[in-house]
Amino acid sequence: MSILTLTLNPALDLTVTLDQLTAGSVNLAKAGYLGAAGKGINVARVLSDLGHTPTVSGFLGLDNDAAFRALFNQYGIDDAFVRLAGDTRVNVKVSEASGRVTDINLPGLQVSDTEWNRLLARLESLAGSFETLVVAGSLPPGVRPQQLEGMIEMWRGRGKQVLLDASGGALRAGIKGLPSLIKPNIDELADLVGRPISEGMDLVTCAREIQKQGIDHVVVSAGEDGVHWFGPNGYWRARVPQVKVISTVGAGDSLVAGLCAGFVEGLSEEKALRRACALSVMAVTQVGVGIRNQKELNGYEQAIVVEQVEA
Ligand SMILES: Nc1ncnc2c1ncn2[C@@H]1O[C@H](COP(=O)(O)OP(=O)(O)OP(=O)(O)O)[C@@H](O)[C@H]1O
Ligand SMILES: O=P(O)(O)OC[C@@]1(O)O[C@H](CO)[C@@H](O)[C@@H]1O
Repeated sequence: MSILTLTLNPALDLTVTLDQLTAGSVNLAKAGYLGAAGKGINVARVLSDLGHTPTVSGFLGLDNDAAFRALFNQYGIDDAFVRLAGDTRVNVKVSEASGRVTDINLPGLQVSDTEWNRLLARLESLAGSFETLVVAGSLPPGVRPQQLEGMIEMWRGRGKQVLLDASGGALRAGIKGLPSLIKPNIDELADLVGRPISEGMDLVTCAREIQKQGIDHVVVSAGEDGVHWFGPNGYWRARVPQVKVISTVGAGDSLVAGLCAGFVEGLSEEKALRRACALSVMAVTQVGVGIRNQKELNGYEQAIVVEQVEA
């Protein structure tokens, strides 16, 4: 059974590398890369590198979809995107030598209720061929958080696994649909519980608070501090090695892809988390996502320390 990733608001990422960004002045970049991206598309790309054949859906602008089509062809990804008139947004990622990244994300194409219904019909026609749905990223203008909630609720009602990686209103509404897994970072978790979070016990309390609302897996990503996974069988903590950071963009998506593949392949939490973390570590050492070198990925896997903190 296949995996479907849903990117309601994809983007062409324009990644610009420079030594140091000075706001308010002319900055000379060292290089620029423009690539088809967006959270669910990044997830699908990593899944494809792991040997899966995902389908991708959501909304894409008809006028600049060539880079997306090329990427889907290259990775053997099935394209089930609904096309909208106009251009998919361009998001700018400024990556400094220190590893700091500044994101400038545009709002995205306006989606009407008619177009939303077209998407629902498209997904309906695919429903029999996927068991797992990854919903990732922001909502474009015109899509209401309650629509996302309703969609997740419907897929859960049909017995599908739903993994949700979103933030703000989309995450708050999305969790009401009771996805199987959410992957907030620490700021997103703090936003969900409505208070700031310090490491340690507070993080555990907050994650458990969300889990009690009916979410089986709450996976909290903590940047260079690794990952905390609260699941029905316990709490796992992964620590990641220090690496030279090129761009952190897509690190969270790579983690989600690894977790999703782990579920579908029936891996233990320990194995799934180790590989998912290795994928995310590899992501920060490059522009974009994916398995650049299998040997290097194996090296990261070995360097990751996973412990079960609670049973
Ligand atoms: N500096 C780093 N060094 C090593 N690993 C990192 C670093 N930053 C992130 N990672 C890995 O990537 C995972 C996801 O990163 P993070 O917690 O920043 O997610 P995120 O906020 O969703 O990221 P993004 O939205 O940029 O994709 C981390 O849990 C960790 O495994
Ligand atoms: O606006 P969203 O959907 O929250 O985030 C979009 C985005 O920042 O997420 C990906 C990295 O995770 C990028 O490829 C893309 O530009």
